[in-house]
Amino acid sequence: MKIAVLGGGNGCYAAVADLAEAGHQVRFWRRNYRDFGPVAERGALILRDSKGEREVRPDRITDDIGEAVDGAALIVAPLPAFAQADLAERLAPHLTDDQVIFLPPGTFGSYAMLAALRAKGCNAAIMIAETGTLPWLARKRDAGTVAITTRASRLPTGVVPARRSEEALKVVAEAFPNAIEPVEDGLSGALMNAGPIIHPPLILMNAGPIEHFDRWDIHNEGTQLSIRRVHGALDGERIAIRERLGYAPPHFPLADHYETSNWMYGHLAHDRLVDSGDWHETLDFESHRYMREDIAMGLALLVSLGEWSGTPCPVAAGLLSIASAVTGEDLRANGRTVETLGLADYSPADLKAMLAEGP
Ligand SMILES: NC(=O)C1=CN([C@@H]2O[C@H](COP(=O)(O)OP(=O)(O)OC[C@H]3O[C@@H](n4cnc5c(N)ncnc54)[C@H](OP(=O)(O)O)[C@@H]3O)[C@@H](O)[C@H]2O)C=CC1
Ligand SMILES: CC(C)(CO)C(=O)C(=O)O
Repeated sequence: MKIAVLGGGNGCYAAVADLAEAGHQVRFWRRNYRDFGPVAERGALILRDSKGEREVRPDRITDDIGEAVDGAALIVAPLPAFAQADLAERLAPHLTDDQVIFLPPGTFGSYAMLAALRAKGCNAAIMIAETGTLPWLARKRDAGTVAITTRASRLPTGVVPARRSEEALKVVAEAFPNAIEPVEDGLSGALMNAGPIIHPPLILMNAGPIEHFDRWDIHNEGTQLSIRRVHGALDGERIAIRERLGYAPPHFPLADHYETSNWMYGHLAHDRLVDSGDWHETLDFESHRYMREDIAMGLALLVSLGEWSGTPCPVAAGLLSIASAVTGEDLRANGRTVETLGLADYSPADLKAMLAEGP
């Protein structure tokens, strides 16, 4: 299948590596050609995983997004949600009917990007799917190498427009065989996103050690019983919103990520992540995606959905207020919310009807 992979982050490198190795024709796009560095020099990137190290070659490497998506059945954009507005603007002139965009994860980008594309004059009959996490636990080791710790075995995925779910998920499943689990629509897919549940307690409750020590692993020494209890309470609020909106189980409780092999990654992925040592990274509270994506967009969305649907979310609201104090910004007012997305006047039933057809 012809696949475009957009972006230059950890997930994008992992996507290029796995999808090219699986035999797909992969075009790899980044904003700046020079950032490909050694990948452009070799025409390949280096993949490290449990099978060892090898070179993988995409079909084409380009900074021309039109060339990347031309004729692609699937466009994979494993980027932080704050990239979606830019991406919609760049993609608007190039998309054609029946192309599928996959956002792993999406933070309700399935709706937000489609609305942004329409606002930019793109009327192509495209479909946008979003899922609950990145299909890889992955980190770039350098500009030419990606390490994949593990791969997702279960990807709950929703589509906007939801009436075309079957068609869109057939395309996505060709790239991710045996992993895609259909959910009702793009909002149900967004409410599977683990980032806004796992990261706010981990970074806000570890703020002191993160800023004090040179090295602090939020997933190891930073994951203690009290923090896990806050995860549990916050995740309970996410699930309560799903139930209030009538979305069906399984809800993929985050506790399963820590305790079972049956969560999105399976195979006791949390232990593997800690063992890999790849997650010891510098965390800047202003700019890191845990703040800019998972809190300013994902947690803000959750709080606003709670208020809009009449579902109490005191833990989510409390964490969002603390994050606002840390950054000095009103993230409830300015984040990605029901209000800033222009959806506040919809009833839940009207919103679902709109998501079935698409904006
Ligand atoms: N990595 C992981 O293991 C996991 C990640 N996730 C989620 O997966 C997604 C991807 O994560 P990850 O790859 O680690 O993220 P990264 O922080 O590695 O992504 C950063 C990349 O995003 C690109 N980017 C940023 N802004 C823009 C923009 N405006 N337009 C185009 N590209 C942009 C940049 O590409 P360039 O350098 O080319 O400019 C940059 O390299 C996120 O939603 C994350 O929350 C979820 C679970 C696990
Ligand atoms: C794997 C996980 C959940 C841990 O932080 C993640 O989202 C990330 O690496 O960004």
